[in-house]
Amino acid sequence: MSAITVTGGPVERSDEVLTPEALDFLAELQTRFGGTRDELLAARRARREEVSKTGRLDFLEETREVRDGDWTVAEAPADFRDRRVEITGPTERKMAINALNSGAKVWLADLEDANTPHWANVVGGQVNLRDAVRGTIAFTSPQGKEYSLADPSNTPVIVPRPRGWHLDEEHLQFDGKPLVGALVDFGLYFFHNAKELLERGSGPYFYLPKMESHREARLWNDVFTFAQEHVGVPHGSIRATVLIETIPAAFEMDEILYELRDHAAGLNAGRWDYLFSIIKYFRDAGPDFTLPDRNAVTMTAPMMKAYSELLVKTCHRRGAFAIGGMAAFIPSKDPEVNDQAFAKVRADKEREAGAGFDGSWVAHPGMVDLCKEVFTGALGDEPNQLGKQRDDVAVSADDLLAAGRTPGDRTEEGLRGNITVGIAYLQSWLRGNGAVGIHNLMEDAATAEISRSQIWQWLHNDVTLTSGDKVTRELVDRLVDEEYAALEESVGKDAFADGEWEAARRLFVECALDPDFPDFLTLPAYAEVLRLEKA
Ligand SMILES: CC(=O)SCCNC(=O)CCNC(=O)[C@H](O)C(C)(C)COP(=O)(O)OP(=O)(O)OC[C@H]1O[C@@H](n2cnc3c(N)ncnc32)[C@H](O)[C@@H]1OP(=O)(O)O
Ligand SMILES: O=CC(=O)O
Ligand SMILES: [Mg+2]
Repeated sequence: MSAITVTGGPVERSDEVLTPEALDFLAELQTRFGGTRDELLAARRARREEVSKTGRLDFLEETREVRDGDWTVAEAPADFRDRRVEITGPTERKMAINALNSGAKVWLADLEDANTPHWANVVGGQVNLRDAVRGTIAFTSPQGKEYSLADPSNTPVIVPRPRGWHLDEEHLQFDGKPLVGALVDFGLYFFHNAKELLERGSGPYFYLPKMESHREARLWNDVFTFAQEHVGVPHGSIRATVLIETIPAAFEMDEILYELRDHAAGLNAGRWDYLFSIIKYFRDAGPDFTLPDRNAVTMTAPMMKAYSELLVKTCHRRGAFAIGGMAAFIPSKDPEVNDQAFAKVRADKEREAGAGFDGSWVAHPGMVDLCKEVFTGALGDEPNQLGKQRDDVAVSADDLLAAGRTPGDRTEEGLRGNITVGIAYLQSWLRGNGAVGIHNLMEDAATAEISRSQIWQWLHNDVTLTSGDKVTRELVDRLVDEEYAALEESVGKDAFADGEWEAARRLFVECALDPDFPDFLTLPAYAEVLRLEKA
């Protein structure tokens, strides 16, 4: 019997992943690393407090030697050198098969931004990943459509993304406390698949989200070192691509790669959480950081250009891959909207390929060929652009913090969009679906965070909209009423009554307006999921 208590309900085939040995491994991870995780979360809060007083972030003096030093990360394994197109998506069974059949080089199997950590998703995702690794995954839809792998010997490299450090897994209790969600997602996948993957000529590869410092990267590195030894696979088998998607992490790209150098595969420009992080970090720093409408902030804004080019420069200097981010446009049945979506994604991928990225993300199988074509044009006969050094790039702290130079307006339309998207996304999240198409854009936890934090920022920084209206609590409350009524109208009364709309609205208003800014939307939303489970 394991020392871990499983409090989650029954999930089909859970016995295959929640084995006593796997649970013992999770208990080991929690015992060794849970305390450091708690300390690092406290350090995040302290640093943000400090920044709110100084309004400033800078490159660290104490790690100058690492930035100036001459070192590289471990060479990429043979199956992981060509990453020109990576499809992202939840680990839901049908979507997993579609991703594996998509023709992409990599599947980012998402247990994070695109996933609600419902117990059924946490365990079901691991079951699906286990089958995906073994090439046996198959599915019959309720409509009777059969899904299986078109060519099990030629599928994308699988790269799961565990939860960020901030979320706990309440359904697994140890010593009277929940386990760290990230350790559960990592631990179960690693325990069941590391050896199998290595025998198949691949390896246990991961994306690591939402880190705020190189000390957090050091914790992951310690976890990896222990896990490899415990399970009996060579040191360095794990390869991690770190999302640079928080503003403090942008100042520690070298340091993060250095901490993980035996295990590092690259960095990814996670633009949506990055924007959220800039708003969150500088939410009370006044007009210099008050951004225009969410949809007006593109990758050509000075601060975004600086961040993405610094990422390419840093990666290639260290022999690590630079992977582009997500253009949120998805295919549409309306031909005109569809053409615009493809044109925008093409422009985004062309910018990335031209900047030297080695590949990029797409949100939908329909976009795989486009991304592949654009990057193939830039790569030529090479599998990547590691040889392309960006010595021409010189990025200062001021460049990274140039939020005030972002062109665009603050409009009522933008405010209404934030409200609609935020409420609609949260109601979907509460029901277990963490990725949705809304108004022809992919919405996930990161994009919803921007919506709610932007309202908070506008409200607390006395923003006046182009309409002449000042953003006040009264204005936001009125627009929430109107947008909520419009959502009910478009969804239909009966379907609306069956959803979690009231809870979504309550949560959204709390996260967007409460003076006490919740660090992550998903923290109160997860508490709501637990409450709904018990209801
Ligand atoms: C900020 C970030 O972190 S970005 C990364 C995290 N976000 C994501 O991964 C989002 C990924 N994308 C998605 O989840 C989806 O594309 C959505 C929810 C946006 C839209 O999905 P849908 O509404 O189902 O789109 P659509 O109806 O066009 O799908 C057509 C088919 O493609 C499949 N599909 C769509 N997107 C994906 C995907 N990313 N992976 C696998 N299959 C997919 C659908 O399942 C559907 O399959 P079917 O024909 O067998 O039923
Ligand atoms: O995870 C990616 C992002 O853009 O956020
Ligand atoms: Mg993200």
